Amino acid sequence: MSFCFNFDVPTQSTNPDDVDGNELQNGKNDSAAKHKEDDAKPAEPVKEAKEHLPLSDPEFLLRDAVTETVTIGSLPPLHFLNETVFEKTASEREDEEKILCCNVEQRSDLISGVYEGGLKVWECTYDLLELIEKDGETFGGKAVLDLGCGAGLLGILALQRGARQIHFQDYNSTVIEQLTLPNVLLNCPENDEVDSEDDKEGRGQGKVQEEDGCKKKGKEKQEVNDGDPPAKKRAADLSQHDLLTKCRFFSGDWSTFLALVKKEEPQPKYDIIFSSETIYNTAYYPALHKTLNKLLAPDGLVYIATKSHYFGVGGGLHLFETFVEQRGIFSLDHLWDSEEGLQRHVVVLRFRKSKENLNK
Ligand SMILES: C[S@@+](CC[C@H](N)C(=O)[O-])C[C@H]1O[C@@H](n2cnc3c(N)ncnc32)[C@H](O)[C@@H]1O
Repeated sequence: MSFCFNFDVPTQSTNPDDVDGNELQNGKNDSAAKHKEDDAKPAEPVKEAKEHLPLSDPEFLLRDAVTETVTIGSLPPLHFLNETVFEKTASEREDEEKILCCNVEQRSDLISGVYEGGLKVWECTYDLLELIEKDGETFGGKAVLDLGCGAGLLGILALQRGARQIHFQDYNSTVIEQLTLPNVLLNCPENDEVDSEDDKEGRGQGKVQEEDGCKKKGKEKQEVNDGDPPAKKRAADLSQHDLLTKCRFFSGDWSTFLALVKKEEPQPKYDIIFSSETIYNTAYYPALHKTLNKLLAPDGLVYIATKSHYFGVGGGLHLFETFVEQRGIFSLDHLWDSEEGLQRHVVVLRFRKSKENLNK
């Protein structure tokens, strides 16, 4: 696969719509003002965005579920569907995009513009979870976006930790409906659940393995459903769950997702945007950057977990950093860099402060 990558430096815009609301509010950032993000048109037709409402048939979605649980340090255990569940039931599931049909070995990790990889949990998600655990990010009262969410573990953690609202976005509608939504359900305790039978039997007890004084993530796999009536009842109850009212689910390309939410009044602004393993394709950087720019709250933070380089696709942290720097809108700081193996990183983006603001 090869992708044309072009750091176009757009010409000065006189149209205020080309400049982010935060810049106008904070005083103009000279470098940022030179960039016309609205002119960054994607090369191919883009997938329309749509919102997905929970949930037509939660009972079915959790049928034959094989779940895994990941527990990292003091974080609450996070449950998610194992990919194999789709092998058993692909033909019965709604999948207009036809991305479920192959088994895990046959399925490509990415088919650009068709399937963007959301059906499995990518390893940088775990890096970011570990960083959140270490740094003690608090979510209380915050608006959170899990951008390119896939299984949605980062958004689910924010939900469990008291975020005010959590929006999940994935390119593929099948991912949202068949994976993200069921995963959110799996992590909603029953409204009246204190110490349920499920938890006593271990469904909610992720392991913390201590090795050489370091906390390591523990993973469990467990069949939770398979025609088990209590689990079906549980799924049906969960569709009404209080926590779900804090969540919204979107599919589609970043550019159309942005257009969709920009129509809302008030337009959402997020205190925290998570994005794990989403900067592998340089052709998507303009839409991604613009989405971050338009949707991040003025003092918000974007956490990006990524590999240094994505072989076969071409993107990676260095190219993204260069792109971000050239735009001049965000500062980018490294929070964590792996020391071994394929290099992985967690970085944070925040709006650059204008000179006027710094002098205040
Ligand atoms: C490799 S997957 C990572 C999934 C998940 N964040 C993880 O770490 O497990 C990349 C995700 O980025 C999103 N994505 C990639 N390109 C996109 C685009 N052009 N528009 C919208 N979403 C995109 C897809 O939703 C996809 O699930």
